[in-house]
Amino acid sequence: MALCSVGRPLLQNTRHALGWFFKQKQTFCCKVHDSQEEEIRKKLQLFPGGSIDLQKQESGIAVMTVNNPARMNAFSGSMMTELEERVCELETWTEGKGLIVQGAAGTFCSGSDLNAVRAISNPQDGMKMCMFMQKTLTRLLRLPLISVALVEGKALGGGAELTTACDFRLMTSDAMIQFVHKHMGLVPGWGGAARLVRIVGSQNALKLLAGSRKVDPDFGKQIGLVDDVLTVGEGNTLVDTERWLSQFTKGSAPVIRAVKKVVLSGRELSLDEALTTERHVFGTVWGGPANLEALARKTKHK
Ligand SMILES: CC[C@@H](C(=O)O)C(=O)SCCNC(=O)CCNC(=O)[C@H](O)C(C)(C)COP(=O)(O)OP(=O)(O)OC[C@H]1O[C@@H](n2cnc3c(N)ncnc32)[C@H](O)[C@@H]1OP(=O)(O)O
Repeated sequence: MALCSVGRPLLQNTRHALGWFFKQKQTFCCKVHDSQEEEIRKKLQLFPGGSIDLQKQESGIAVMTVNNPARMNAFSGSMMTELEERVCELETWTEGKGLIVQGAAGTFCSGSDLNAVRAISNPQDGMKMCMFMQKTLTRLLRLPLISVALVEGKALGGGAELTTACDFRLMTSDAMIQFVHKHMGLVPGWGGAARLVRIVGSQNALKLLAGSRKVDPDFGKQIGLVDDVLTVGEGNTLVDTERWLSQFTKGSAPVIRAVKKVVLSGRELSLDEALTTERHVFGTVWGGPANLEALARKTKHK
């Protein structure tokens, strides 16, 4: 029996939505052994220095630190491959609820290590580095964790792009975000332009990219790039950030992770496909421990 005209799109949407949903799970196999990606990993590892540190806490909040303070936390080649390894770890961390991305020594990240950039400046290698970082940052944003970039000091170039690969951005009162790419004769290459337009809109994205405008906390909040400002000197910024993030991560990990998945699909899929994914995710929490416990409590929400 031919599918009625409504049935066929629905079936296609369902197939595509579930394909998208299970692809999220498939990336949990971490490194796909694609020979081209192996080649770029080997090339990037020729440029050592610094590290990407990860601390997964009992609370379900992980802290990832871009750690290369001698170079204002610029990404060396080996830090790019380490970032992929940490994202892989987080993709399989089933107890996880939230992620804070920060820089070491009171500053965020000053983009690619310019020494490495000079060494891989031919178009082919540049494109491979760009694809590697685009894919890694897309997977970072798609983690089933609620993520926040804690921006202290400076986030420049690829460092500014890294902030857009988190769900939220907090800045300390003296911090600055700047997409300096135009000064380098470049445009963002790590996916930062595509994400920036979705965060602040195309006109503000043009101001930040074509104008290389310095974003201070007030302007950042005004355009929606920055979600809150932490006052410098009034306590520990990481503790303050964990407290800020806890407003979204209090409660059952499966439910928090399900919330991120349905919001992600709403952001990335067509309405019909997102509705299909939402139904599927709903089915994973309906009648689950948190749902049954809440029903047993029969509490009235304030
Ligand atoms: C897709 C985008 C991506 C790409 O195209 O691959 C990029 O991100 S390109 C890089 C974009 N980033 C920049 O252009 C920032 C360059 N750095 C600066 O503008 C300044 O260093 C700073 C971040 C504003 C800090 O200035 P300041 O406080 O005056 O400190 P110094 O400049 O003295 O820096 C201290 C130390 O750190 C080294 N450094 C800083 N940034 C980088 C970097 N991106 N790559 C390599 N090294 C970096 C700087 O050279 C100093 O080292 P020493 O000279 O050895 O002391």
